[in-house]
Amino acid sequence: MKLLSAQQCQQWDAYTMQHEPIASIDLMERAGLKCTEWLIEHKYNEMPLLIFCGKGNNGGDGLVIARQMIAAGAAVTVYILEYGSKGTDDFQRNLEKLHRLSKDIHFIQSPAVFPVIEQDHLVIDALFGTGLNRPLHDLAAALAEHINQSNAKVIAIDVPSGMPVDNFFVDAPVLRAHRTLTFQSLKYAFLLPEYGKYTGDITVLDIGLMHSYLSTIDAVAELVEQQDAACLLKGRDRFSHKGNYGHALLLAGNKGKMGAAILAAKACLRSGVGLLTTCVPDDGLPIIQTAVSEAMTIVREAGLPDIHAYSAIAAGPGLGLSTKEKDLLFNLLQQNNKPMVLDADALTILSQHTEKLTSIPPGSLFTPHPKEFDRLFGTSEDTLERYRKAIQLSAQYHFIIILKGHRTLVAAHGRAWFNTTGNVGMAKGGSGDVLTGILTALLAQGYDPLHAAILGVYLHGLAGDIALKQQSVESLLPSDLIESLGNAFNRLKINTTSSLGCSG
Ligand SMILES: NC(=O)C1=CN([C@@H]2O[C@H](COP(=O)(O)OP(=O)(O)OC[C@H]3O[C@@H](n4cnc5c(N)ncnc54)[C@H](OP(=O)(O)O)[C@@H]3O)[C@@H](O)[C@H]2O)[C@@H](O)CC1
Ligand SMILES: [K+]
Repeated sequence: MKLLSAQQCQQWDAYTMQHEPIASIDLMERAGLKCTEWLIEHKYNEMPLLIFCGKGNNGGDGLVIARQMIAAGAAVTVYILEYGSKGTDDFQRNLEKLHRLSKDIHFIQSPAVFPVIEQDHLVIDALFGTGLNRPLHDLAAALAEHINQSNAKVIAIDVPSGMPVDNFFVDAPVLRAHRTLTFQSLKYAFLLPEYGKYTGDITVLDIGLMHSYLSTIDAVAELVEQQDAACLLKGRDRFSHKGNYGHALLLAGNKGKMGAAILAAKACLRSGVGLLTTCVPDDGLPIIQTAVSEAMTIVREAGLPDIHAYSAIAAGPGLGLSTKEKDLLFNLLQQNNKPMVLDADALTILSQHTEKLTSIPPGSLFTPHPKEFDRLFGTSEDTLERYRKAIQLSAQYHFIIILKGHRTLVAAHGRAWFNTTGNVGMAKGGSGDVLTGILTALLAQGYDPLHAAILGVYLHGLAGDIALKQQSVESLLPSDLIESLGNAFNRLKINTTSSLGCSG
């Protein structure tokens, strides 16, 4: 699913009006009705409703909801924020309709007339939606703070007011919702950790915007959903043998960090690789040989092996940061021209030698968490800035950046894909090593690097979600993810089509 800019959200409405065709006022009625149906289904018509409206079309939605909820028997009070602009046509027409039905409509010109909000009220936030183009200030900011200080439940319509759809306003007030009823698709801003706490639970309501619009636009980012990942998964020929599934080389592990090598190696083997060789320090050899019987092992003291024998190489998990490992990594970068996976200590070494970034083979996968990313590419003020930087760098350097987080970002060729699987139980040392193993296996099997990145990140999160069914977010271990990889692969083996256009 494409993530749209604020302008594209508005164009989608306009496209639907033109091509369905449907009048603007009727589309607003339909959007309002979807909200009303949801509210009634959840018995909110049994609570006193305070509906706060701006004078744009988001406010128009609020007026439609007010009228429809009154018809459903709810006790509704409407407050309209006066911030100096004239209402949109659809707002004005809906205000006239509501005036015929209710006298409980109040205009807010100053904080002196802010209503008392009781705990048993339901607040509907229809102040600002996708039209927000500057931070809330003055009266609007004060009203948002007033609502935030109440103990009432708040439901935001389309977007919590104060949150720009595709931007980030530093230190600006945002209305905090317990739930957001958003129209047609998730919004980019909902993926930002800074804004996550303001949306509450999110429900996407289908208001009938035409899907054909999406094929006419170029979105800067996409959400990766199950069908997108499923169509990337390759089948296996029953006459195939281990030689068809690649030979991976994993440079990982060091004294006290052999666990990272074990996790990466096991995840690699559980992700379909034909052969795996681990390259570890001499004293790590018995450890990995005992823990991962399917892997072959060579020792680092013997120097870099003939790398051309391998279909994919990964370096980093528990590797160590000494001169020996640095020289090994630089030697590898000098010789290797195939896409590779660079993680953990390999990224830390590179952050101290950024001149080496230009010698990374195109299509290589970088898997930093935000701190590693900042060490490599400089600090960012906020997550949106970091995302933008990752997207821009992926075009500049021709490698793929997998920026790990709640919604892991895959940035490649100046474009972005956000993952939708995974859970907070995966925030534990070792999860990243598992991801490196999965990615390495996919590269070794000949997956296109971007497909390997998107599919690998999705599978990693899906394995975490499956494993969570037997665990809690506290108890989940990275090794549980490895055990669940089989079920994750099986979950994807369904026939489907995808907006990523990668079917087949
Ligand atoms: N038919 C349709 O199109 C449909 C639309 N739908 C609904 O419409 C919503 C978008 O509506 P919208 O474009 O009218 O903008 P909205 O978010 O109501 O803001 C109003 C105006 O406020 C202003 N403003 C901005 N920031 C400000 C600030 N900080 N403080 C003060 N003022 C500020 C700015 O105007 P400006 O002052 O810049 O001239 C802006 O234009 C969308 O989220 C969905 O709910 C659905 O019903 C489906 C059908
Ligand atoms: K809103």
